[in-house]
Amino acid sequence: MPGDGIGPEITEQAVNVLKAVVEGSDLELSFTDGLIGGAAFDAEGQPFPEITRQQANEADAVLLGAVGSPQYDELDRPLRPERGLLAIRKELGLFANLRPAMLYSALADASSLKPEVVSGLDILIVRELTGGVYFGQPRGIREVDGQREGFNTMHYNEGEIERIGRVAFEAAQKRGKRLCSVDKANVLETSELWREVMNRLAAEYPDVELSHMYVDNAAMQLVRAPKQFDVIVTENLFGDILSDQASMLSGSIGMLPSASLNEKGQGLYEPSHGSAPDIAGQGVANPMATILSAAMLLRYSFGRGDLAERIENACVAVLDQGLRTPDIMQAGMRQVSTAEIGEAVVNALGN
Ligand SMILES: NC(=O)c1ccc[n+]([C@@H]2O[C@H](COP(=O)([O-])OP(=O)(O)OC[C@H]3O[C@@H](n4cnc5c(N)ncnc54)[C@H](O)[C@@H]3O)[C@@H](O)[C@H]2O)c1
Ligand SMILES: CC(C)[C@H](C(=O)O)[C@@H](O)C(=O)O
Ligand SMILES: [Mg+2]
Repeated sequence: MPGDGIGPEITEQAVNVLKAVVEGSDLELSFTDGLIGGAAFDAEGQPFPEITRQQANEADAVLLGAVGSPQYDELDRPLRPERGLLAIRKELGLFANLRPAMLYSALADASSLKPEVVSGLDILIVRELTGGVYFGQPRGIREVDGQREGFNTMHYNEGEIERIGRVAFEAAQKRGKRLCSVDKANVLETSELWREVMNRLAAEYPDVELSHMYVDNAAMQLVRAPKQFDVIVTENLFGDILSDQASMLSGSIGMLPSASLNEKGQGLYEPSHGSAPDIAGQGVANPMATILSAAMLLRYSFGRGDLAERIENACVAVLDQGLRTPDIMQAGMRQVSTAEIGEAVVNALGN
């Protein structure tokens, strides 16, 4: 589902890479194109039409570009592209959003932070994706005392917290065994419960060291000393903000992939960034985040870590060759287009 803005440009490259890595392997994938976001609104009058809902439910995995464009910003909220994205996440029950922020050594100087602060960075943000203030009812704009007032509601029940907590503890077990739960327990009841449930779960994962941090401090620590983190688990809105912040540690938001998983093993894979209307159609968008999302698709939806690694290694090789889109351009490197990065990754797969 390419979506809007740079979506079609970057998904085209990721699909080419997927097809190339699958070709010659024992995995067979069949592809279907789907409409979502503004593209779906234009064609069907809805950002998440019924046909797309069916396609999503039938698929093992969805690869998505991005949604949104200023031309849709004046539509009624239920018709906006972003609602299409929220709807597919909710429809498939994709509660676990994994956003790994890695700094590839070739990009050590591309980060806006000093190389010694970020070199070797490898953190995983586990963001709760189907709850919190994004979905809470009641919500709306109403009139109170002669003024309009906007209101949203944040809820989390124990079950929602526990299932995302388990995903995070299990991820930490497979990595550096350190989990930092980020909340605002000094102010919010949802966070108070969140912290309580995380502490309760910790007893079941004695090999994982659990810590807690307030979200404002976490935002500061991510910039001050990001390597102190291994896995971060947090609620929907905090995770949205912290993952964009973490993306800059890896050089560019164009480098940060994501996987959104449900309890049945279905997944949606998309870059963490948006549709970048400011650069859409120019062939300059960085497709790496989407290509790396395709690698996550092979790992999580098809159990093919071997093929995922081939894509990841090919991305590293392309960076080592000095090829760069403008967002990660540095002196002495060669600036190339979105499509040239995609082609270079295909060539580096070593089929
Ligand atoms: N998952 C999604 O589909 C998603 C995520 C975030 C924002 N959005 C939507 O995207 C639209 C634009 O939002 P925004 O501008 O706040 O965020 P954005 O992530 O689209 O862009 C922010 C900045 O990062 C740059 N950028 C993003 N991806 C890039 C890439 N691959 N290569 C190079 N540069 C890249 C953009 O050019 C822009 O300057 C809005 O409609 C928003 O709702 C969608
Ligand atoms: C477009 C928007 C609904 C979305 C979110 O807030 O989840 C985006 O920012 C993201 O990070 O995937
Ligand atoms: Mg976001």
